[in-house]
Amino acid sequence: MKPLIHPTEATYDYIADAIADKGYCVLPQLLHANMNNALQQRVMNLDEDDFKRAGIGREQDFQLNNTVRRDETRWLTLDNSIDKAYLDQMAEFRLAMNRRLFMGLFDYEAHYAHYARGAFYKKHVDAFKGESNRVLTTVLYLNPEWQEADGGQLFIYAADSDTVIESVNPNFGCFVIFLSEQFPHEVVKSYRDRYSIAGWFRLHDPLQAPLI
Ligand SMILES: O=C(O)CCC(=O)C(=O)O
Ligand SMILES: [Fe+2]
Repeated sequence: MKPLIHPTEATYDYIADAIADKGYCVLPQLLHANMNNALQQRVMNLDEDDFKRAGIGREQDFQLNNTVRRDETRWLTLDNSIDKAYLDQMAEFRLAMNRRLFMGLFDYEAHYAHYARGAFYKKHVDAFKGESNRVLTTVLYLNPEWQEADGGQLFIYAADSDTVIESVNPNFGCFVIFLSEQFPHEVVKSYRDRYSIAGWFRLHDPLQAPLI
């Protein structure tokens, strides 16, 4: 089946079925073109200073490690109207998945990522069983006219193996979703500036301070 232009109920059905069946889904397009364009303008207009070199591990454990990843990131926040439009869209997505899959997804965090020429992110998982509340990873790509030779593909590996089951070009508007604990993945070296939004749906963390 070839879905979609903008997430309809049928689109959410298709995604939920794919997640239930195989644990991931690659969609050539998900959002309305206007939204993709606005997000692309926004990420291109961010200053180099707005981005931070991404680290490994969470929060305080922010050791930079050139051998593992070379991307730069910036969190989306509700006080920017374009960020908010995307976060609102993902809030709808979250509820749509909860209704279909009973996943109990509680919230969503997302950052813009810039991979400069030569940047990569070696094979990793986004969440370790029992150690993180990240359950579902999303990536939206914002690169018009990407060519195979530009590199920067996302490789998704079969769980616990070196077999690449999916190679995704970071084409404009393409959206990828996968179970965070299950799929090791990698961004191969990019030969062009590469822009995306990576995000994570999370379970409620009872150790986190309550929102008052
Ligand atoms: O940009 C991508 O294709 C994946 C990024 C990623 O794996 C991450 O940020 O954890
Ligand atoms: Fe990742």
